[in-house]
Amino acid sequence: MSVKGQTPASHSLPLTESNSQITPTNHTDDDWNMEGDTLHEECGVFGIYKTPDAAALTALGLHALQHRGQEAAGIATYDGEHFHLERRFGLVGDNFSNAHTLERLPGTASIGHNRYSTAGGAALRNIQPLFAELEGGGIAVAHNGQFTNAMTLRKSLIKRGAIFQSTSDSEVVSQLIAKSRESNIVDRFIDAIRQMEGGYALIALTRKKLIGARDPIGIRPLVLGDLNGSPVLASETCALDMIGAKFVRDIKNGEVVVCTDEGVESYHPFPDVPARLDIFEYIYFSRPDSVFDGRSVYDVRKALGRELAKELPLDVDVVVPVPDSGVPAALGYAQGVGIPFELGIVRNHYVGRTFIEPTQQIRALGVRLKHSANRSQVEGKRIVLVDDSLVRGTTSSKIVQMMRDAGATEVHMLLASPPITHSDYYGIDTPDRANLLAAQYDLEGMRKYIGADSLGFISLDGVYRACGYAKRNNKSPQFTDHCFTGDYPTALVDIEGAEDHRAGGLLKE
Ligand SMILES: O=P(O)(O)OC[C@H]1O[C@H](OP(=O)(O)OP(=O)(O)O)[C@H](O)[C@@H]1O
Ligand SMILES: NC(=O)CC[C@H](N)C(=O)O
Ligand SMILES: [Mg+2]
Repeated sequence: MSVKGQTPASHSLPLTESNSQITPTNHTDDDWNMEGDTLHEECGVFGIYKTPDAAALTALGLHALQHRGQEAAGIATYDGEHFHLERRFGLVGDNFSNAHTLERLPGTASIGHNRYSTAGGAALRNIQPLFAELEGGGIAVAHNGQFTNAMTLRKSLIKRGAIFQSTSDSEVVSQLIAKSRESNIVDRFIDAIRQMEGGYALIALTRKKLIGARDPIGIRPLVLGDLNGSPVLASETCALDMIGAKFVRDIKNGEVVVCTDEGVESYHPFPDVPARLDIFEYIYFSRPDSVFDGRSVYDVRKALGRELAKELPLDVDVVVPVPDSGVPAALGYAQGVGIPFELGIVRNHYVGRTFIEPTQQIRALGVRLKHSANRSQVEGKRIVLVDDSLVRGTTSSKIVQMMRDAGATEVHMLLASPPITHSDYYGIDTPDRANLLAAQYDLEGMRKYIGADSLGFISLDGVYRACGYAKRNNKSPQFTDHCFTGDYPTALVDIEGAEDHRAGGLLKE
């Protein structure tokens, strides 16, 4: 068994990182991010089993999941004899839309990945899918999420002679599968994920199987679809819609599904505990047309706006959304308070994510490159800006000033999520706690920082109400909401030794 079609660039991997540990990706050091270090995407995964044009369908699925990670993308296929692997920096459309690349990915089974690195850096060798040759044949693995004990396991595997090809936390899975003493690939896979802590949606491709798995409490999402009898796995339902596949069901928390020529089998290797999807999938990350657990992301976002309207109705002239992700909440708010909704900010969609080595002068332009005031809608008016979340306060402070410069007489700011006081360790790239505005200031301090006339956040129970619950069940929360509460649902093994996160202390990162 061999892997064909490694990208030419992969022969010159930058072998500059430490091989002994996985460091959290520091995007502000590697590349300057124009939008500031806000919340960032968190990877998308896609897989399809036994269909013509598997790679092209995977490219389309990844294109639909592009919002989950724009740093890099990759596709692995199996053609009955060989695995093929193409991995590239950049967008799916720029790299996987041409016939030449797709011809290098023959086969009827395929998996793919959109990456926004959270661990191990933005190096070429960390782009997924990751491929490994095992005793029983090759395996390609794609991972959305982050393992909170990857560094600990990696160190012990290296001590025992394992040779890692990447510095990604995700590689630990294939290393553990390789080391497992179980006899078949499914048992080996299950043996491996039983040793992992953290959040994950995993998709793996072997010679005869497409395997999907969700972490024990379902922090990261994964759905099952069907395209003319071929099973499809994807991070979000929007990827199924993209290729015309039927939605079958959400993969359950802690479930492993195995797609073979015989059909789809389901395994439940973990204790049966209630699911806790990351509430941020609804608030910000997922595409509004996606649906999880029967709830449309768009509907939840609008409901968040309506809850906000009940909790904090303001007497203003216009409700202005902060595009893109703040739009549905602003619409819900406007409908809730009965005040006109106007697009007082226009977003430029052609702004690249990052600039390489920008000058300080360009850096200072910041958000203005992305957002512009629509003066005719704000001049002489009392406005309320509605956004989904406030992280560092970069976006809010610039937009508040932009609205004043455009002639708004009052500028209020409302957020459709509670203050973010804690970092994420499950696949979302959040700034260090020291850079989270709400971890540094109280409400009045934050208001002053962003320069608004007033500032308000939806309550935590308001978020749960928007999702159809009476309130948060504090004994068994319906979602993981650790960014707002510090209630991390798994052990944070790699950062033990830092202050206890459950006490809400400042973590050393
Ligand atoms: O407080 P900050 O650090 O500025 O971060 C908060 C902003 O970041 C996100 O938007 P982003 O611009 O990343 O993406 P979007 O265009 O999808 O809303 C979020 O929707 C807020 O607008
Ligand atoms: N954002 C993610 O889900 C990233 C997956 C994995 N931790 C990586 O850094 O590649
Ligand atoms: Mg935004």
